[in-house]
This record gives sequence, C-alpha cells and structure tokens, in this order.
Amino acid sequence: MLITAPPIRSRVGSLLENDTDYYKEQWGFGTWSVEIKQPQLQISREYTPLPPNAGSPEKLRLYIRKEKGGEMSNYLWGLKEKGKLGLRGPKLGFELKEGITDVVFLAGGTGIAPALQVAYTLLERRKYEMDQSRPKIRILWANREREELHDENHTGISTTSNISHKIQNPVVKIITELQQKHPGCLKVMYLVDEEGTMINQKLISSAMKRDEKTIQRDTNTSMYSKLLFVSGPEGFVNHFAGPKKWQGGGEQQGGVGGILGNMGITGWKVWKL
Ligand SMILES: Cc1cc2nc3c(=O)[nH]c(=O)nc-3n(C[C@H](O)[C@H](O)[C@H](O)COP(=O)(O)OP(=O)(O)OC[C@H]3O[C@@H](n4cnc5c(N)ncnc54)[C@H](O)[C@@H]3O)c2cc1C
Repeated sequence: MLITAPPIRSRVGSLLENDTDYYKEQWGFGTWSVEIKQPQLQISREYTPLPPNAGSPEKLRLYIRKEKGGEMSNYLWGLKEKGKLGLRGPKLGFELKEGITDVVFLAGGTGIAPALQVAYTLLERRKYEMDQSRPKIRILWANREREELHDENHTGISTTSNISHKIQNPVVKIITELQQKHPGCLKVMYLVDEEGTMINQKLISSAMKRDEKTIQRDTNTSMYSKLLFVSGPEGFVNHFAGPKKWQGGGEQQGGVGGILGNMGITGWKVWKL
C-alpha cells in the first residue's frame, strides 16, 4: 500500500510557501526514514519515504507492507483518506559520499524503498561532469508473491524493459521513470519466491560485474566507491549478509556472513539496512 502524507513541519518553523523541495537535505544525503506514531496506542514504527512525485516533492510517499498481526501496518492499512497519524523525523541513515561508481542492492519486499532512495539521490540529485561518471546501479528485488508486483503479464526473472505498462505498482512506476530518464544507469531484476526465482550467488556476481567504462573510470577508488546493500526483513538480511550485532546499547553492522560471506567479496563496502 502507498500512503501519501504532507510534509513534517519543524517544531519552530513552518513550510515556506514556495519551498516545495522540503526534504532537499535528506534527498541530497542518502537513505533516510520517518517515524509514524499511532495516535491512540502510543506505538511508533519507522518507514522509508519513496522518491517524491515530480509535481509535489513536499509530500511523503510511503510503501507499506501489511504484516499479519502487525499493529502499525494494519492500522495504516485501515486508515481512511485524510486519516490522521503522528510523524517524527526525518532520521538520516546511510550517507552516500561523492565518487560512487557502482551500487548493488539486494532488496526483499519493502526493502526496495531504500534502494529507490539511493537510485534517486545518485541519479536525480547529484551533478556529474560527464554522463559516463554516473554510477551503475543494479537492484535484485525479491518478493514473496507476484501479487506484490501487481504484474500478471509475465512470469520468471525479468527486467523492467519487458514489463507491461499495465502494471499499477507505484514502485515499478518510479523505477521505470528513473530508467527512462537515465538510460543504462539502473537495472532491476524482479524475482518471485512462489515462482521459484530467487536471488542467488550467480545473480549477485553478475550484478557486481563491471563493464569496460566502469573499470576505466575506477582509478580513484575509495572504500565507498562500490556499495553492496542488503535491505529487507531480518531473515533476508541474515541469509545474505549475516546478522547485525547489538553492541554498546545499539545495533551495529556485525561482520559480513551468509551468502556474501561465503562469496568472499573484496573491494565492495557491504551495508545491511
Ligand atoms: C529504518 C526502517 C525503515 C523501514 N521502512 C519500512 C517501509 O518503508 N515499509 C514497510 O512496510 N516497513 C518498513 N519498516 C518496518 C516497519 O518499521 C515495521 O517494523 C513494520 O511495518 C511492522 O510493524 P507492525 O507494527 O505492523 O508489526 P509489529 O506489531 O511490530 O509485528 C511485527 C511482526 O511480528 C509479529 N508479532 C508481533 N507480536 C508477536 C508475538 N507476540 N509473537 C509472535 N509474533 C509476533 C507480527 O505478526 C508481525 O509479523 C522499516 C523499519 C526500519 C527499522
């Protein structure tokens, strides 16, 4: 489900009439989230804004999965139009530094939201001297059911190039728009558990493969130039990159385990979301 909410107003300031690029700082930064508070039960959960609609960049758009038995997600799914909820934040996540050449995203379900934030920030909000300097972004997006993609017209592994325009999924729409604006920069592979198509070592290696152009511009690499994100439910992250660790009262990244650990990846910064 997609929720649209008006901008979060700061406690002291209010939205300037012409300042519609309200989340400019966050979109320039990298990944970020907001906290939603349920007004009656005093519970709150974090959600990841999708890239904004060009016509109304001040509005927050959230992609929310209905969790069986989940308090907040069921509350949100039950909200009527113009229903009220509390919003806190924004809260900054992973900072996208300058000089990024390659990004691979392993995304499970709503874990696609930060992948789109990264793609949008790098392709739409950053300036590049040459078109070739634009980073290459590859997303492997796994869903449990095809229904989550709202795409009845094809089966199996696919890229957006052969997805029918009948698709209603707003996430697929955002992906298609970014691909049309930045040809060759963003590739997405859709995988569906119930159809037996899954992210595996071969697909990950292929997504990480670099073309000639990338190798040539790769002379001034930093440890942040090639990023491999794993984003999704806890089980998904654990399977591909090993568990995060609790340390010093907070959640830390922990070592790289799981499939990526077995692959012995070097030269890429792995980040669990
Ligand atoms: C930074 C960040 C960004 C996020 N972005 C998004 C996003 O963009 N979209 C999105 O959909 N989600 C996102 N999430 C996840 C989101 O914050 C919530 O965790 C999610 O919506 C579930 O919340 P809930 O209140 O519905 O479920 P909860 O009530 O917290 O329950 C979670 C699960 O545990 C089960 N459960 C609950 N209580 C019990 C129990 N006693 N015994 C056994 N099982 C139990 C529930 O059935 C459910 O499946 C994000 C999380 C983080 C940390």
